[in-house]
Amino acid sequence: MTRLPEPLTLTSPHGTGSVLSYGAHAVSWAPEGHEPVLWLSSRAHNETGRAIRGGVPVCFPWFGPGRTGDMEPAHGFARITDWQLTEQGEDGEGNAFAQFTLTPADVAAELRASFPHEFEARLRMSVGSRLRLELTVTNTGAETFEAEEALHTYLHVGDAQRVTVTGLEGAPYFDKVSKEQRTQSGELTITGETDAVFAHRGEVRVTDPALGRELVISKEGSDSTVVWNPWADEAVAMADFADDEWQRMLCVEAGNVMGSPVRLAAGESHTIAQVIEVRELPTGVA
Ligand SMILES: O=P(O)(O)OC[C@H]1O[C@@H](O)[C@H](O)[C@@H](O)[C@@H]1O
Repeated sequence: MTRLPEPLTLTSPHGTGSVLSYGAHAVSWAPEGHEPVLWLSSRAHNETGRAIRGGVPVCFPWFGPGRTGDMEPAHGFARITDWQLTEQGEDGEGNAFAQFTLTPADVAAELRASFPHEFEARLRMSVGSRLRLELTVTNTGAETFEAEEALHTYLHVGDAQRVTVTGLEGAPYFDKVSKEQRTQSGELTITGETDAVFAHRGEVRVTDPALGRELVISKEGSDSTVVWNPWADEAVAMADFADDEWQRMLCVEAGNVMGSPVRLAAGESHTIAQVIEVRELPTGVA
């Protein structure tokens, strides 16, 4: 294992972020004048071969243990593989961006064996007053394949027990904690270990009175929204989480996972994107 290098900094007049070629992993982002929007564990691993706890891991070509339930490494090999930096610059609208590419040639042979398909994955991170993350997967082989994918965004919140998540009302979801299929009734609050995969296409808002702001999370090309907070016991059990840090994070992930993988015929591409904006809450809401 080797220590990870410093991330690449993306600076625009409206916001600043950073990203590692390892995993094409967005590590930080904050719009000008705001607190960090992405959460990074104080105990995050910082070496090759291990996943980084925080920022935005890219899960691909499977999610969690995959649809067979026994795939390793968890969440696929993309987040523990070095991607190629293929483009970097300013987009003409005041945003700084970086683009990374992953092909099977970049992936260790023992990890590739579980996904023996030809593909190209491209991750573009664009930083300004908004954060845009875009993952495009192309089938560069001759046979159709299915893959799961997710932008596993860790949001920094002031107090997870006081946030409300709106936009998921009425959505069917698989509760990974109770292993039951349910339907979301009303807004979502975090009152215990939360690990839910929603069949959901729209926008989600995370209202965070402790930080006096709302995070507006929109997405494209995504049929699944995953919400995760490990709560106290699970966080204590994880070496890369400080015991009380679960109170200041919430994952809201844009994906195509479980029953909704991406299916690509030879030559086809698919793009999934997640966009985050920060809005101040009117004073008095906290
Ligand atoms: O510890 P990992 O592999 O980064 O995964 C963290 C969590 O990621 C979430 O997306 C999953 O739904 C959870 O089940 C999982 O625990």
